Amino acid sequence: MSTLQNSPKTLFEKVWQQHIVAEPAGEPSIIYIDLHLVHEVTSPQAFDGLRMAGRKLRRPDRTVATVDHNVPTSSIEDRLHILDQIASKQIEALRKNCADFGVELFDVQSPDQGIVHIIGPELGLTKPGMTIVCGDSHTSTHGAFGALAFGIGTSEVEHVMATQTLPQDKPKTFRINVEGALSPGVTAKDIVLHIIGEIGTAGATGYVVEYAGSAIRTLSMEGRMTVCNMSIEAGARAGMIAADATTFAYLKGRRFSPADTAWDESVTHWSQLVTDAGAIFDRELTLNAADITPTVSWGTSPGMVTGVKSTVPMADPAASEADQKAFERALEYMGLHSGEPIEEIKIDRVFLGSCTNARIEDLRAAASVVRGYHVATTVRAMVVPGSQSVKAQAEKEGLDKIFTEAGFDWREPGCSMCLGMNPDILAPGERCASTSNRNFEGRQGRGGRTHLVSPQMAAAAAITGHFTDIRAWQFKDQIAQKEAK
Ligand SMILES: CC(C)[C@H](C(=O)O)[C@@H](O)C(=O)O
Ligand code: SF4
Repeated sequence: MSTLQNSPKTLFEKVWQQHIVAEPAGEPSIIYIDLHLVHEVTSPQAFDGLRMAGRKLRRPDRTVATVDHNVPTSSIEDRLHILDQIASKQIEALRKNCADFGVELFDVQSPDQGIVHIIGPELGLTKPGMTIVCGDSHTSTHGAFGALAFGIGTSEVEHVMATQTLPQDKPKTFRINVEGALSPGVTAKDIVLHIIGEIGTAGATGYVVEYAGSAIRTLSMEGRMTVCNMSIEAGARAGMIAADATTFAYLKGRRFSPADTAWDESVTHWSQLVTDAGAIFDRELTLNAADITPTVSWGTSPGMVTGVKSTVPMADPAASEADQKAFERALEYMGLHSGEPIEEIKIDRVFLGSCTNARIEDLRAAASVVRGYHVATTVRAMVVPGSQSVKAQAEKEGLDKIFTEAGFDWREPGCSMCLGMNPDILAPGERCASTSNRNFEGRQGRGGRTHLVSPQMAAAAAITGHFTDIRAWQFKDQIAQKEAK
């Protein structure tokens, strides 16, 4: 027993062990849940279930709700009078449920409203070492803080509401090391798109992924959240990054962060939540940061990606018949053909938003590309800040002006065009450079064509009207000067 206790452990194992309530033989472990995040789409039946069973919500103080998926982003007026019947019903239900069960709700008029995975971290609700769940697959975002965070289904939402626990089979562990320095213009989004391109959309199924290595350590919290956010697109149960000085600096002083002596105690505890030297993972992979270039998805799954300087790929004759069919189908749906240079693909729309890339740093990066330019006449572009707080900060910095002067639409926070659940959708056949995380058929509206890119790449595409290598864009003034001589 003592050798087992002293043996080196992974970050995941430490957090898992600290949350085991019970380990019934032959059954999933019962895990304690520290924080339950709630949004309007996956909570109504769960609250109804509690009501029908005559049960209370066990820990309203560990439950927080917001509205994000369904809310229009056009104007405050539109958000207060939602025309869509389903959206309006779900939001009304959430209001009533939160009032009845004593849950704090960040509603459309709250200065803290926003996409659930953006507001958790920015309020300091998300903390290292926690277990965090939400009826939403991109809950993996919170793993950027060294938390064990994963999406759950509606029946599990009800279970957590009633008991503050969850039965869970212990996942396997997978460490992905990204080593070396990223080239200028290459971002966290490119890292994660590249990883999914390498391992495939089922490459991490059954695993909790820990991202490590020098390229990950140098990422900001925003960048780490982008990486962890898309873990689910590789099939992972969760993504995690050990907390460090960057994490502590981000959390210090946030509304729900510990203060005073509790802060110091927390940092001492959090600092221990790292993978011990010699700990063994079920799987390990090391990638070289220098191999990653600005990445663009060309198909209908987040694994169908390539570098911006590349071309739409050829069918792989060695692939299975099913894979070849899926490949052909993706090309047909996307209206592309093999060999087409990525930089020649023209776009109609640009969406800068979502829980992947709508944090302040994303908006700053995009604004720095856009400043002084105008959106191409053939393109409609929009910026949807991830939260009210991101929006307010961006406005304080004048980023909204940079975007609107360039011809972008500046919107109210929400999931928006990340998914077709609100009025922000593509028309059939429209092609969009999007900073979101999913490019499935119809994801942004029926017949819509989604290309996943970083905020910088989306911004450059908005200006030129086609995918453009951001690495060249960064030096555009120098190139122009040389040409003028
Ligand atoms: C609506 C919700 C259940 C869904 C999810 O779980 O991820 C959504 O957020 C998405 O991104 O597709
Ligand atoms: S922004 Fe998109 S991915 Fe994120 S929670 Fe909303 S719909 Fe899901």
